[in-house]
Amino acid sequence: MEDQEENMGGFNGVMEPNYSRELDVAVRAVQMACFLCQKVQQGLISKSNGQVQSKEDNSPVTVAGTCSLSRALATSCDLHVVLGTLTMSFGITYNTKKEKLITILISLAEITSHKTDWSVQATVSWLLSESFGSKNVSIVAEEDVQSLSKVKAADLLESVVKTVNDCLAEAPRFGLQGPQMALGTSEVLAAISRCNSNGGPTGRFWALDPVDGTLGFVRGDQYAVALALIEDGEPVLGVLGCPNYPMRKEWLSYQHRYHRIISKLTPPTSESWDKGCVMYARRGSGEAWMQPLLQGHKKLVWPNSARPVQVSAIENPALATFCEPVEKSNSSHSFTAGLAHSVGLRKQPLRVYSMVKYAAIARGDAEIFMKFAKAGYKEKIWDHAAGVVIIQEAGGVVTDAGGSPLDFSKGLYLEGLDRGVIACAGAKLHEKIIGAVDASWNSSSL
Ligand SMILES: Nc1ncnc2c1ncn2[C@@H]1O[C@H](COP(=O)(O)OS(=O)(=O)O)[C@@H](OP(=O)(O)O)[C@H]1O
Ligand SMILES: [Mg+2]
Repeated sequence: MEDQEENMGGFNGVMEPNYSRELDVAVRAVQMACFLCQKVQQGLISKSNGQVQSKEDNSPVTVAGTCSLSRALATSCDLHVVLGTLTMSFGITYNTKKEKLITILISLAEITSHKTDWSVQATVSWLLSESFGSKNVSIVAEEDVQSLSKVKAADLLESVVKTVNDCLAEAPRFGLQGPQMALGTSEVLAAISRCNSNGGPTGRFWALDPVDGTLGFVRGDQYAVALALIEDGEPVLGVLGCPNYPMRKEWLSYQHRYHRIISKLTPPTSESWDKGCVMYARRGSGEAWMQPLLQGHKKLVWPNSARPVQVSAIENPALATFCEPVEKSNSSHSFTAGLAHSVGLRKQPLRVYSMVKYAAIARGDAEIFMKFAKAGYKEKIWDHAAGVVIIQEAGGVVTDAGGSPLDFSKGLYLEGLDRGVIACAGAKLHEKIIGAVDASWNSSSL
């Protein structure tokens, strides 16, 4: 631990001074974003959230209703519980058509996650602008301000402004300066609208995924806050906040309901650092780090007990674990099952929401990550940039399925990506997977 204190998590003193301030601010901002997400998620899951919002239109969708429904979704997959919540919150009866219920469920989950997306985006954008000057900050991010302005729900915008202000009020605890007065609606919208960069091959911009793994977030499962600094088309800093990342790796592979039951029986304490971390790395440093999320009312003292992370040394496919998206609509499970069989992977795939998969490889909790989206889907840069730097600096390899590096210089998308994304702990496993993709691609339906 002494070494860490001396080199400040690997980026001060003996290390190159490049990007040290950017990294420091980015890690603190992601810590704050995780704090914000946790607050919202606690609101979704807690028994008594008192957020009652007035309705200005006739829409039955209120933030309070959204919360109680998401709570029901998060705590129970039992349709009767969900239906009961719908009945109480929205006056929807058991006779309501299944299709209509599904549409309502989807739109409620979307509203909840969008609220968090916008709140995180505003918070991170505001913090970066305060630290580096708004003229120097250019951000590529998932949500655009038009969609928030378009939403005909003033209470949602009001709720975003409140969430942002509640979070920014805690900035001094995270070692950052908060606003002197609470931000108004226009300032929050301005912060969100600063995230309008289109990326590209030159200059410097940040890539932010405010809540990656939307479904994981609304279900109380894995999700991530991802922030990367990209310079001249190359990610140079990666920061990944993983609020629900369990320090006991076996819990990653358990179903989320099991995890929740166990954590209720033995609640994780702040001291034991059982859950939640921020991982970070600077390109070319050869080091990747992980620090716990700030807990309770503590103050963040850098490097906040950071410890280095490294990829696994496992090279034998029979002992390796591969991870992939939970949803087969996001990546073909049948294709990866074929690859796994042909290279001799024996373990069950670890299906985890979000960029937590990148974190799992960097931390040595899994050896391979594969994603093969349907033809025509274009991978977005914010879904990968932070994870790529962290895995590479932790000793791993990330390429497309043709073995080429991911290209972050072409705008919002990983243009030219060959078939899919493959991240591995080491070169030997990587070669095997690439070879297997080549051998089976033509006979696949992808
Ligand atoms: N059709 C399709 N195919 C492939 N990828 C898609 C697709 N649609 C969306 N996305 C993007 O995938 C992000 C979620 O990826 P995950 O690996 O977390 O998938 S999963 O939720 O575990 O299934 C997800 O990120 P978030 O939107 O932040 O959750 C999307 O950017
Ligand atoms: Mg995403």
